Amino acid sequence: MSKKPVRVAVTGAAGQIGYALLFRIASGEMLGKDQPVILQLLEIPDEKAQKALKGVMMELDDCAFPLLAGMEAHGDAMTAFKDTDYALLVGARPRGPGMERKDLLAANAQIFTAQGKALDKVASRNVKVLVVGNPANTNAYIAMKSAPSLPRENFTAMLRLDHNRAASQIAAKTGKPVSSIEKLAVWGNHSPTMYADYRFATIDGKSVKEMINDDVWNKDTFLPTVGKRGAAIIEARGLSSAASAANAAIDHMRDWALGTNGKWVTMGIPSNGEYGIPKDVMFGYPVTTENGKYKIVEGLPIDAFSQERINLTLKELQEEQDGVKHLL
Ligand SMILES: NC(=O)C1=CN([C@@H]2O[C@H](COP(=O)(O)OP(=O)(O)OC[C@H]3O[C@@H](n4cnc5c(N)ncnc54)[C@H](O)[C@@H]3O)[C@@H](O)[C@H]2O)C=CC1
Ligand SMILES: O=C([O-])CC(=O)C(=O)O
Repeated sequence: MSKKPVRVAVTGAAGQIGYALLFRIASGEMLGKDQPVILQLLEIPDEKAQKALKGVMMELDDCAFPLLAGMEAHGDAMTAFKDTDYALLVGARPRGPGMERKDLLAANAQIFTAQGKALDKVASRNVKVLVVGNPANTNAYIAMKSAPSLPRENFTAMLRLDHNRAASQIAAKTGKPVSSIEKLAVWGNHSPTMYADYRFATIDGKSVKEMINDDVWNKDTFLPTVGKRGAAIIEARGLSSAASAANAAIDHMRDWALGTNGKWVTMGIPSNGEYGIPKDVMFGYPVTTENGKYKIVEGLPIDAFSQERINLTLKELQEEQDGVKHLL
């Protein structure tokens, strides 16, 4: 018997990430090739944006996706999020050259207050929320705090692009396939302070740290390359990453919904105090997922270098949080 369709809300649906994301959701890459979806698409209530959204929907129609069970265009979060089971909050201003993601806080923060409130009122009580719009961790924190009647753990931020970038750099360095890398973690903020940590990573059961055996490469090449990859893409493309961001969003939601079979992935999630991170800070952690729930990988030893990096990214997140206090 075919499955009942689920509702997937996507904001910023006519933007560049939206364009790389919607077709993959509709083709079943996010929730499975047997899961029909109804897309509830939100754009700003502006003639040009709504017209562009209509164009994207025409193209979705033209794909004749068997799993696309319905599609709606919205200009208001209160209707776009009605009964939604999944919400991908992408719509926000992207950064340009020379900006840090936290420079977007003032421009984007109120979007997430309003959208958090709307989710609180009208979304499914089990809604799974992924915040992509930058600064992603703090925007997810704002949305969570603006939705007091929804469980905190329903709100997540996207660190998966950092995780995938780290995996790809390690694959290149070791000459091994990216799919063979296990137990990679990215701690903290989606910003250059994030700490991509391969101390526990393995390839075919062997320690990646021992295979690489180069702390200078870790500190001076690997971490800056992963941390500044977003800026490098902006510099090269003139626009911020879109297809790789959409791909990471698909990976994040798919793994959350369908499980990782014990494999570690990175998600930005509200802390419950794990690894000394204060409660509610939206922090990148290594997790495994099962039955639609994530679980932090606990008990990992944190050495002095790692603690220093974790403290740095935590400090930045707390400063961002302080900067939006007045909105909450
Ligand atoms: N977390 C991550 O790893 C990544 C995050 N991003 C962030 O994702 C966001 C979107 O990036 P792009 O798609 O490239 O930008 P874009 O400018 O191409 O598209 C954004 C779209 O959002 C719409 N929008 C703005 N405010 C909205 C609102 N309140 N409700 C609904 N829609 C709204 C705009 O009209 C526009 O169509 C940016 O903040 C960017 O920095 C980008 C790459 C990676
Ligand atoms: O760097 C940006 O502004 C876009 C982004 O978040 C990324 O590519 O990681």
